[in-house]
Amino acid sequence: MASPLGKVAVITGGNAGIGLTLAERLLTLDSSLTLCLACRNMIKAEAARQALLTSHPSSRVECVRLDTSDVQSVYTAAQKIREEYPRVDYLYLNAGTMGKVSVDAMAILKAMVSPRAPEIFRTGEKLLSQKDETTKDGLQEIFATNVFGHFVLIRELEDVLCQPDHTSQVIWTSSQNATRKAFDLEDFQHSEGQEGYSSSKYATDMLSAALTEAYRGRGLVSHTACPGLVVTNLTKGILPPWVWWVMLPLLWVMRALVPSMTISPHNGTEVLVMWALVPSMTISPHNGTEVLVWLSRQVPSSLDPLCKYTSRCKVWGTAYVDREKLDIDLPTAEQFYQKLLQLENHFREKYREVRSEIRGQ
Ligand SMILES: NC(=O)C1=CN([C@@H]2O[C@H](COP(=O)(O)OP(=O)(O)OC[C@H]3O[C@@H](n4cnc5c(N)ncnc54)[C@H](OP(=O)(O)O)[C@@H]3O)[C@@H](O)[C@H]2O)C=CC1
Ligand SMILES: CC(C)CCC[C@@H](C)[C@H]1CC[C@H]2C3=CC[C@H]4[C@H](C)C(=O)CC[C@]4(C)[C@H]3CC[C@]12C
Repeated sequence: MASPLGKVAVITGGNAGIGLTLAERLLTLDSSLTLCLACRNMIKAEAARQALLTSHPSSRVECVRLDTSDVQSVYTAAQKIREEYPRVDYLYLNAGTMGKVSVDAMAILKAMVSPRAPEIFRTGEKLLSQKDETTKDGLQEIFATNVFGHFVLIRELEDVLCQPDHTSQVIWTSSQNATRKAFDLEDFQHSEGQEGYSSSKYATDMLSAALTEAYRGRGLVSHTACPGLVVTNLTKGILPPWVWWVMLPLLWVMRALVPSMTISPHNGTEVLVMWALVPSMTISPHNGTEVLVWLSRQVPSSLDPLCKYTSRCKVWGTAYVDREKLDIDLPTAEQFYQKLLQLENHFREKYREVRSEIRGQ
């Protein structure tokens, strides 16, 4: 059934950075698209809506309040979305936090002279550590914001996502900072370590694959994507603003050059890979969103749910899409999925009355 609204896209964290640029690009590609910005701060959301309407005056752009770190807020937002839209075609799970980040200056210096420099700067591996907090629901904030709130949102939106004869796409903004080593199934909220962000993004990748399995035949597919390193509020928060301005030319150079230090018999074969040294340094939100826009334009069945799709940049800055196999195993992803279902059930029980009231049941 074609919706009278045209296609509907919901973007969490659509008021800034990658989410806002994505909104702009999706409207440019399809002016009949109905866009819902699901944001925690309604003042920022309304400002983003106005900016989008200025450039796309005939478009339908709406805002819904959603704090992904707060389970009850997710219930309320989901109900608003269900009431407003008969179907959601694209659910972009983009809202994200890194918590309080600190940079390991020594690790950065070591990375600069390491033969693995491109890989380390591509992923940010071990260069950062994060301090997490606990939400009012008693969850680790990074996990709650990046993973669990989004999981609850999908569950609550099942009826508008799973429709007969139609495929809806769930698209996660993951990261190349996702690392298997940072994730522990027994501590999936990462309450012990200092790599909550890496852990949450690895969790995202596993969850994405498990969702596609769990919803097979029900009209919902999930894909995971990395925008590359983009200078947004999230990354600006890592270092003082002036440092970013000083660093920008350096990032461009790092994207473009092959340092002679990597050219040795040992890693000579790497050279071809490294030309455009760190192609994941997409830097601008426009380049970073390349993969997110691209995914919405593919036939879902042509995509591989066990791959992460990434935005990359050529030496001179043209964005393109690449993909890499996910470093996951499906049995573990399935176990993690079951754990999330249990946690979600716990909250359904805990907030049974509130949820029923919100859903008008
Ligand atoms: N920038 C980069 O280099 C990379 C970013 N990513 C991912 O891209 C996504 C977007 O980040 P980016 O655009 O860079 O950063 P921004 O900080 O610019 O945007 C993050 C968005 O998420 C929102 N958000 C944060 N916490 C919550 C919450 N609890 N509930 C609802 N919304 C929330 C923010 O809202 P508010 O404005 O109110 O803070 C903002 O809209 C994130 O998932 C990030 O992990 C992945 C790889 C690289
Ligand atoms: C220019 C250098 C000399 C100094 C830069 C140091 C670091 C602050 C940054 C170098 C690489 C950056 C990152 C890489 C991957 C990103 C990842 C994809 C993501 O999701 C979030 C941000 C990154 C971890 C990002 C953070 C800053 C760097 C570590």
